[in-house]
Amino acid sequence: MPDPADIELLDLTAGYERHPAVHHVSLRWPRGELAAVVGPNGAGKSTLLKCVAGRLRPMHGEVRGLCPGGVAYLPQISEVDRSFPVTVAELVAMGLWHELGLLRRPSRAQRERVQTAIAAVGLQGFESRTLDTLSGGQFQRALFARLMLQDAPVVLLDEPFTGVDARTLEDLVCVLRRWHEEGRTVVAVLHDLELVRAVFPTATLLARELVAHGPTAQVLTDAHLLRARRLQEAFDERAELCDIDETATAGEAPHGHRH
Ligand SMILES: Nc1ncnc2c1ncn2[C@@H]1O[C@H](COP(=O)(O)OP(=O)(O)OP(=O)(O)O)[C@@H](O)[C@H]1O
Repeated sequence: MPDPADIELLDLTAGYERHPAVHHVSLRWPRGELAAVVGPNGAGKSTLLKCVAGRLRPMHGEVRGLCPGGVAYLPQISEVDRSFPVTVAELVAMGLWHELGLLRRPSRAQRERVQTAIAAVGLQGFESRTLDTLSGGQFQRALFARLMLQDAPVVLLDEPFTGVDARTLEDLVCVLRRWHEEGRTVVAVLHDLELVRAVFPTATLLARELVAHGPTAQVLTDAHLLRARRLQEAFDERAELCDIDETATAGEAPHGHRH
């Protein structure tokens, strides 16, 4: 695995068609960071993560510090097609595509790595099961095993613990901590603030714009969470791409979406 670089977002605005979902976000995740992204529903968390993952082109601004193939990305579970007719072992082996390409078959050593990853997420015995026969938690474990094999310096996770029970949560948090110990940069979108406080040293609070970013205890304050809720409620869903005059608004308190 190559060393990760710091990830920098510079005045990033992203959205769909001409509608910004998240705007003018500037922040830095130092390499090796274990960071959570939190905020109300519709705050733009997934949109921001998709931009960092290179799945969505920014409308404005840029993401720095990522190299092609250097990111392992787990989308929200609802976006993953489970009817795909493959077994657990085949799904996990897809994490090797950057080593194998589309046509080469895995070597014995690579098959052993697949087996090790399956064991690490507690899915021994499930290798030959097809995805449509797995429970939600088992499927999420399999997706984590696939991410392990990608061996990427940056791991981006969108709500990775949705619908998993306490035992699975514990196991998957262990995987995440291991990635952190190995020096990877891990950024996860999460809703469970208690979990964020317990596991993530750094947090980013979004509500269509950046509300706070830094050490988790300083970000997840009542005042910041209230401000995030108010900003989210004030946001105009139908707004077109904005054109903030930074000098005119410098020093102003944020007040929703400006046009
Ligand atoms: N593919 C899309 N096309 C059009 N609009 C979209 C698309 N995906 C998201 N949006 C809109 O962008 C905004 C931000 O959505 P996003 O999914 O980034 O929020 P989120 O913070 O991840 O929300 P949640 O916590 O509910 O998952 C929402 O208003 C949403 O309706």
